[in-house]
Amino acid sequence: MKGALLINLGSPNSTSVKDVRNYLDEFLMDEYVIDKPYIFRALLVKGIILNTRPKKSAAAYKKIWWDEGSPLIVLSERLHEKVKKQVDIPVELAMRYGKPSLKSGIQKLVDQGVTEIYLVPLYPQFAMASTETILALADKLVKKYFPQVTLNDLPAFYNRPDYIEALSESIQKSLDTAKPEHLLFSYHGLPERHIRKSDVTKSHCKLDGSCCNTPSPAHEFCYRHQCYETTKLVAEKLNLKEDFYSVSFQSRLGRDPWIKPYTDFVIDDLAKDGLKNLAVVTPAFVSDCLETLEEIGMEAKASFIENGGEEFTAIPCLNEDEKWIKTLSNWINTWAEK
Ligand SMILES: C=CC1=C(C)c2cc3[nH]c(cc4nc(cc5[nH]c(cc1n2)c(C)c5CCC(=O)O)C(CCC(=O)O)=C4C)c(C)c3C=C
Ligand SMILES: [Fe+2]
Ligand SMILES: [Fe+2]
Repeated sequence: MKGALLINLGSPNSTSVKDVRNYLDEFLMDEYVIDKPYIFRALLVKGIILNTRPKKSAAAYKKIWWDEGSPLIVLSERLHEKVKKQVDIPVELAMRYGKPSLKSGIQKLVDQGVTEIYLVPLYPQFAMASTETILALADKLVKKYFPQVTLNDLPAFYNRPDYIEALSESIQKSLDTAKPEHLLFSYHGLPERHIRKSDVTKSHCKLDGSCCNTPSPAHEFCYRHQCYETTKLVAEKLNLKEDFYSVSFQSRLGRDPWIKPYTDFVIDDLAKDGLKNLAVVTPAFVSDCLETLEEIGMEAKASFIENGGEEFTAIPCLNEDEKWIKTLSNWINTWAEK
């Protein structure tokens, strides 16, 4: 029997510094996230980052936490409940870090008699630190605990017409209300090194501004290309003028160079250049989370206003959008019918 597993990133169990430390420990010790040899990673994460970051992150989580729990988890649960109703096979939800774990998600499917699992990473664009780590862990768990199970996965859906339509329509709703002078597409950032590592041609990605527009087999796994492609397709769908929108990358960590331009710099520059009304959309996430609600909705907004901006709209993620739920359910049903 077939079954599907929706998988998102995960959140700490609570906003306590201890829980946030445990979560960051699991997250940042993942070799697909901080891709350094174990000794360096342990020194960096356990010796440096975990000394200061948990306190800072816990304070940030406190600002966005809901009565029901982490927004990312609650929104993923709501998505799961709604998808379940439109799908003809068992569907479960799991997180890559924290709870519910990937192992418990697979176990729940197996308990219902499932032997063929469709992994559905809830990330529109492929990245080693998001999609690949899910596929690698699922593979490891299946080999070790569920040898009777076979795995399939939904590839990155950054350019699928039905996804682009759902995303565009949800953005248009916010544009109609906010009437911004500029729309910024802010994607989660990555260390530049990750882009080079995921380049299957080993020579295409130059991070020079042109490679992502030049057709290449590298683009199947190029996060940067896929972010620009999502943006281009939404812009085409909504007939956005070229100077009305731009792209940037947020959420840097550490001192290594990350892909540019950086969202915080771009937003401050837009305000300093006299822009008064800005909208920001975050299409690397399908559910609102710390990075959208706090980093964009609170921090970036405050910085925009401090630098002379007046109106700032953080456009919600797709969350429980009806068209998005239908789209996701259709993908699962299509796979189930094969
Ligand atoms: C080296 C560090 C990180 C990489 C690489 C990275 C890639 C990456 N992350 C997401 C999605 C999310 N990240 C979130 C939080 C978050 N991300 C990092 C670090 C890296 N992410 C940290 C340390 C944190 C925790 C909070 C903090 O201290 O800033 C979240 C939000 C989780 C939540 O609970 O709400 C998401 C979602 C993607 C898609 C990605 C690669 C493209
Ligand atoms: Fe992240
Ligand atoms: Fe590229």
